[in-house]
Amino acid sequence: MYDIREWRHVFKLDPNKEISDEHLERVCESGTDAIIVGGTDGVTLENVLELLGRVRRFSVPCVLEISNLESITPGFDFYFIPMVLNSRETKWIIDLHHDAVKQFGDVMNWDEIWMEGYCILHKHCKAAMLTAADTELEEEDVVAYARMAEHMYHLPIFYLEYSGSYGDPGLVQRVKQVLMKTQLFYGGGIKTAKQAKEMAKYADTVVVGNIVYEDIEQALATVKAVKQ
Ligand SMILES: CC(C)=CCC/C(C)=C/CC/C(C)=C/CC/C(C)=C/CC/C(C)=C/CC/C(C)=C/CC/C(C)=C/COP(=O)(O)OP(=O)(O)O
Ligand SMILES: O=P(O)(O)OC[C@@H](O)CO
Ligand SMILES: [Mg+2]
Repeated sequence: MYDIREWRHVFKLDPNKEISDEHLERVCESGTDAIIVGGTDGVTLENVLELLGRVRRFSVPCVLEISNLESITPGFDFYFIPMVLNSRETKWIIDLHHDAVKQFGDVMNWDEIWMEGYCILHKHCKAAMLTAADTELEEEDVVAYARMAEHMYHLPIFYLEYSGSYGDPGLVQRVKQVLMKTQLFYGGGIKTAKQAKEMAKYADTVVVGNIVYEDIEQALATVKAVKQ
């Protein structure tokens, strides 16, 4: 399924983490809509290429979520580019992007590239710490970022990121109410089918990450829960 607007469930695999061939096969054949390859730290060209090669044995769409310039490589179906809307440093909103477009502009296929407006809400996650994200936000702050993503920047994706911690379904519901065109991704702390189903009531697309490495059966159960 190559229309990202139809994706309801995706697995995010971290190139810096080990996964056996058996588990990878089960993840790729689970019925999930796509695999996102991405992580905050330890992402190298070598481990990205290794994971890409292994995922490519299956027909599931495969996305590179870019976290640094060194690990960008051809071969993915799509490239997702995060910009952290609630970062206190322009580096994570525009500067790295400027450097990258300066370097890759001539070879960029814009049809494969999707911008993600991140709002990172879990204070202690690696992505929040790296990007100096302001996580002390009121509901209305988050809603304002969502509106900016859609109406000011025309971003295709607004990503509510609670990486490592289960978020507030009420907030996801509230954000969904103000988005008409921009697709709402929710990711963070989903460990059970029940949680996946709950977030899928409000988010357009649910992202399941770390539980793949902790409890493969629970991870796989999230697919059916979201798609039912
Ligand atoms: C040759 C070729 C194929 C060219 C392709 C052209 C192309 C696609 C060029 C890219 C152009 C471009 C504009 C690139 C952007 C460059 C860049 C480095 C932007 C900054 C991205 C950014 C804000 C990164 C910060 C970290 C972040 C938000 C990462 C996202 C992933 C994430 C949140 C993972 C979760 O990690 P976490 O849970 O914290 O970690 P653990 O699970 O390990 O605890
Ligand atoms: O790893 P978890 O906590 O499931 O989060 C998924 C994803 O949103 C991380 O970027
Ligand atoms: Mg992770």
